[in-house]
Amino acid sequence: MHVYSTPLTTRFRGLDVREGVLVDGPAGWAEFSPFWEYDDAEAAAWWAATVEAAETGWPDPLRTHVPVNVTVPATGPEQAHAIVRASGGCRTAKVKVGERGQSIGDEIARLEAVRDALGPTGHVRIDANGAWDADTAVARLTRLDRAAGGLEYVEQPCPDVAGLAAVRRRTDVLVAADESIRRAEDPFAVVRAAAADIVVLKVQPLGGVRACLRLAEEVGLPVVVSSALESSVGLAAGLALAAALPALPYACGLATAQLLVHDVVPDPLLPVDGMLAVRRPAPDAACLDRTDARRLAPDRARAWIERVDRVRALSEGRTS
Ligand SMILES: O=C(O)CCC(=O)c1ccccc1C(=O)O
Ligand SMILES: [Mg+2]
Repeated sequence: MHVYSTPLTTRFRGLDVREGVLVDGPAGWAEFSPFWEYDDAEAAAWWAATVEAAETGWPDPLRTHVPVNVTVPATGPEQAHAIVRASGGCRTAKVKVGERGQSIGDEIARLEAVRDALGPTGHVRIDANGAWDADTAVARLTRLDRAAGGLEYVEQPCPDVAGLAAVRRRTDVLVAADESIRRAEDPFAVVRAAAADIVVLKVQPLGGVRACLRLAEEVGLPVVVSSALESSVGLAAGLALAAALPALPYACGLATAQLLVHDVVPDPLLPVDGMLAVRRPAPDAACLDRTDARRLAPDRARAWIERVDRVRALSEGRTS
């Protein structure tokens, strides 16, 4: 078991460092990296994804390449422009909005910069991570849609399913559900309430590639596969899901290796011409050493190992 730690190139969702655990099993390397706001019971789904990757592997791919979006954190406009230009040819950008302490003026400037960098034929989507109530969302979307030169969709404008449904009724912008799927007791509440046009699926919080394929089939809405800001070992599971879905009408949010200063593999999953080639890179000794949390932050490494022990015990029905 290896605990990795790497700085992020840009602060993202309040994080400056990404950490997680890598395990090597008969089917290949696997990642376990639940954010710390997930308790042990929630992290059990993340562990199921780890076990699948290490022990079983994934269904055969239906495609060799997956289109991806560049992910633009809540930065200033110059940096947003540079991130899109350095994205490896991504034709779709996902821009974070609703960041605490920022104004709609900051968001408009960021979206105008992203549109400028992409040109008129690119797609711009935004992710509010549930920051708004429905009235705020509807008012903001009019202005942000204009600043972006048209929004492809808005991801999780409100925290709750009722809010998503209201936004969907009251605007022409398509609505994607993320947290309302991945942190919900019942992901089908979104479908029953007609609260989304699109669902975002993340492999680790939803319990693995096969679990996501079943969910996609049952939900019956277009799917965007997105990362949980994993290393390239974890991203490979998302890529396997995107490659195995019967339909893939939108670019996926799997280009986040760009946000890591160090990756755990020598050949990270980075886009070329806006696409990730479907493959499963493996760590080497130099990359593992460079990211070794036991050396960089021994107390953090210990915390992760204890977390794995607890979550594994919970998953196997033991008490740790
Ligand atoms: O979808 C993307 O472009 C990148 C992934 C991403 O945004 C993300 C990464 C980690 C945790 C949450 C989220 C999110 O979609 O809200
Ligand atoms: Mg999201």
